[in-house]
Parts: sequence; structure tokens; C-alpha cells
Amino acid sequence: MTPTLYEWAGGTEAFERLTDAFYARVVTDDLLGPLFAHMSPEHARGVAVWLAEVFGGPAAYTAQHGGYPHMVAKHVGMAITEPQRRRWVNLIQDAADEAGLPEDPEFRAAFLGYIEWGTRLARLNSQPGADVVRDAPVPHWGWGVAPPFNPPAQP
Ligand code: HEM
Repeated sequence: MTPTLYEWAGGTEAFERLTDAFYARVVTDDLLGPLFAHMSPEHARGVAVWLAEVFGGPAAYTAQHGGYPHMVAKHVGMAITEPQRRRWVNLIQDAADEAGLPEDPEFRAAFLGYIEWGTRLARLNSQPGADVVRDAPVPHWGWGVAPPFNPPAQP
């Protein structure tokens, strides 16, 4: 069985390390800091739970954190700019390095694929007057075209 991205990453603790490292960077960032000035202390953990569910872990964001409608509502009206989106992408990759997420090409390609998709949707949904889909399931992201590389067993 191919492991999920969640399992390959190291489970819930790995996503908690990721978001701790990410928001430590965000709060001092010139472009992102002001957007997150009123962030709740639970925010980093909430995003870790979201990412864990997206990558194939427990469906805890859906069960305990308000699911997709809660996440999307947090972004509506924020008018995220492209430089802010790109900074979010850059900082989460720095945080992935710091948190020790797997560095293999297959994992990082799938991880970044979701981050690109998710941040672009967040930016679109955040624009004034956007036609936002308010209710949907939490998306599930997989390996795509490059599953984890397993070298053939030696004879
Ligand atoms: C893959 C991309 C993204 C994901 C997975 C994501 C996820 C989330 C989630 C799950 C929440 C709600 C947290 C909770 O349950 O309390 C949230 C809130 C928020 N997000 Fe995002 N987000 C993404 C992209 C962005 C981007 C690009 C920005 C801005 C540049 C942004 C800014 C915010 C802000 C300011 C909040 C509210 C923070 C607060 O005051 O509590 N997000 N995000």
C-alpha cells in the first residue's frame, strides 16, 4: 500500500512543527505580519489540523473545526495580493525545511502542488465581490504522477 502524504510527512506532529515554524516567520514578516496581527493563539494548530486532513490524515478539521465553510469564511474579503500569496508559499517552504519534513522530490512536489493550488484559491476567494463556493468537502491531496520512489529490491 502506498502511504498517504500525511503518513510520509510524519503524521500530526510533523504538521504541528510545520505550522509552528511557519507562523513564527509570518508574525515578523513585512507583507504577511499585518494580515495576521489579530490571529488567535489556536490558529497555527487549526491550520495543522487542516493540512493533516488534506494530506490523508484524520478528518478532524471537518469534525471539530467547522470544516471547509469555516476555512473559506476566514479568507473572504481579505483581498490577498499576489506578493502576499507568494510570500506565504515561500515561508511555508522555509518552514518545511526547518520542521524537517521529508525532502524527497516526490513528497515536496506533491506538497508544493497543494500549496500552490490552495493559496491561489485563497487569493481568488479573498477578492472583494468574489463568487465564493462557501460549502464543499475538505479537499484530499495525493501523490499525483510521482508516487514515493522505492528502489527495486536487490536480488
Ligand atoms: C494552502 C493555502 C492556505 C491554507 C491551507 C489556509 C488555511 C487556513 C485555515 C484552515 C484557516 C482557519 C484557521 C482556523 O481554523 O482557525 C485560515 C485562516 C486565515 N488565513 Fe489561510 N490558508 C491558506 C492561504 C492563505 C493565504 C495565502 C493567506 C494570506 C496571504 C491566508 C491568510 C489567513 C488569515 C489572515 C486567516 C485568519 C487568521 C486569524 O485571524 O485567525 N491564508 N487559513
